[in-house]
Amino acid sequence: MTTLSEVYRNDPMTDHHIIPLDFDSIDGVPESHTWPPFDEPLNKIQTCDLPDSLIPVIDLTNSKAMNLIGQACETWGMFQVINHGVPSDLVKKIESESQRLFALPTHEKCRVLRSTGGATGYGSARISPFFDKGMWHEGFTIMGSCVDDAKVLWPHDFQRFCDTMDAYQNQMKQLTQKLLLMIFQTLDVTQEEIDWAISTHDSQSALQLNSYPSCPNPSHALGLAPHTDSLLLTLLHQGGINGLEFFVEGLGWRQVYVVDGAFVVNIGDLLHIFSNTKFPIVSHRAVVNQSKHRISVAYFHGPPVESRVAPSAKFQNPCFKSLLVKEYLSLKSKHFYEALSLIRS
Ligand SMILES: C=C1C[C@]23C[C@H]1CC[C@H]2[C@@]12CCC[C@@](C)(C(=O)O1)[C@H]2[C@@H]3C(=O)O
Ligand SMILES: O=C(O)CCC(=O)C(=O)O
Ligand SMILES: [Fe+2]
Repeated sequence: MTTLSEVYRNDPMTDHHIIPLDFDSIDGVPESHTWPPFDEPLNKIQTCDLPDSLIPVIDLTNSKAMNLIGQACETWGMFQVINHGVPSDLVKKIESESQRLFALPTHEKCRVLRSTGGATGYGSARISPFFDKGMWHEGFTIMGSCVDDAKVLWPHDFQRFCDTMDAYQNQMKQLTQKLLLMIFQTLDVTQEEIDWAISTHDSQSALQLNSYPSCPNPSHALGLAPHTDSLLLTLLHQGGINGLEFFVEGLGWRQVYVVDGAFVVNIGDLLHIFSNTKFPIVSHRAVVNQSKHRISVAYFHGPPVESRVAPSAKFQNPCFKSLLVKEYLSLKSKHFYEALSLIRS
């Protein structure tokens, strides 16, 4: 079985795109990380007409949850879920373990720096090479077990970190399966296609801990530059502090407001392809904050990397060519935003 890490090994990055800013010693935003000023999100100017948050918040215990999810996927490609069954003490634990990791001094975090051909460990986001400016961000990527890195960071006390990451990934996997099943039922696709997306043994996932330290000049810095997530579905815990924004044609950048205990769910490229564009792809970014250090946790789920991705057989006029999942991920690593248009048929 080929793994996600093996796929990313074929598209190495250079060191300067991997090493984050040294947030321990910095006291201003350097030129290399100064972005042109951002437009105020429209929702801060507009006082009427538009609801506070466009993204629906869906209660999973609601009997209409499936339909609401289907609608949200078609309209926004994004929604929030509450009453999802993930224990809140586990969410608290992942917050505190992530804080413990990012609170380590820079030189200690750099002991687990992602290697140039690597996919896991400490470092800047993979999308860094596609932007002229650096991001006000440091990340830690986990694929499966994180025990090797945790042993380097905390030789005598690594278990607590690993147990939390494992338990959280398990919960995310279960919730993703539940959500994908509902989404696929609204699409009315075959059992074989459902198995492709949800099958447990070869499916691939990653956990990304994101840290956005408080920033002296937030209007000229960006936490995470605009991107779409590559796999099928992403579940994000915002960590109680606003920062996630998504782009709406004609409206500009809008905030995804923090809803206590909710996960933000968004469609990734592979589900956009499978839905034959019925589910729009959501470009999103993370902005930073002058007073608070924000930590978010994203879980990405995808099908086996050796399987093929294509629009569901139910669509008469597929708008994408069929290709291997690993081929798509490699196109994305090389061409980023253009990857989807390169496979248009
Ligand atoms: C399984 C994944 C999903 C990855 C790549 C790989 C590991 C890390 C993920 C992220 C996390 C941060 C944003 C993103 C855009 C990035 O730069 O790295 C994500 C990317 C993707 O969705 O493409
Ligand atoms: O931190 C956030 O709000 C966004 C994170 C994100 O988009 C990602 O990890 O892919
Ligand atoms: Fe993302």
